[in-house]
Amino acid sequence: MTVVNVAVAVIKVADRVLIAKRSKQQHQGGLWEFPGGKIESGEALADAIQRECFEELDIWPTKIAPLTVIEHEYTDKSVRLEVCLVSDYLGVPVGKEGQPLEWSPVGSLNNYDFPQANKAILKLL
Ligand SMILES: Nc1nc2c([nH]c(=O)n2[C@@H]2O[C@H](COP(=O)(O)OP(=O)(O)OP(=O)(O)O)[C@@H](O)[C@H]2O)c(=O)[nH]1
Repeated sequence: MTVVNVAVAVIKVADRVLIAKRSKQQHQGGLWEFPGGKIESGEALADAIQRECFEELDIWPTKIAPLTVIEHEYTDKSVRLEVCLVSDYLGVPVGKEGQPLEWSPVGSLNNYDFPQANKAILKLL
C-alpha cells in the first residue's frame, strides 16, 4: 500500500489544543483531528503546516517545532503523520471549510474520538 505523508499541526496555546471535526465524507470521517493534510511533493514540513493551517483555519503559524512521526496502517490506507507543535501563529482560527473547532484542555482530549493513529500523539501532550 502506498503511504500518504501527512503534516499534522498540534496547535497548543497555554493548556489548550485546537481540534477540528472531520466531515463525514472524509477518511476517518466524523472523528476529531488535529488540523493538517497531505504534504505536497517536494514541500518542506513547516511549509506544509503553514499552508494547511492557512487553508483550513485562516491562521499562519510562526512557531513550529517537530514533535513526532507516526506510521499507521488503516485497513484501507497507510499514513505517515509528521506531527509538529505550533505554539504561536498570526490570525484568529476559523473553520474555513465549515468544520467545527474546539479548544480542548490537554487533560480533556481523551473525551474526544480521534483516529487510531492519533493515540500515540495524545500520549505526548
Ligand atoms: N489532518 C489529519 N489527518 C489525520 C489525523 N490522523 C490521521 O490518521 N489522519 C489521516 O491522515 C490523512 C490526512 O489526509 P487529508 O486530511 O489531507 O485528506 P483526506 O484523505 O481526508 O481527504 P482528501 O484526500 O480529499 O484531501 C487521512 O487519511 C486521515 O485519516 C489528524 O489528526 N489530522
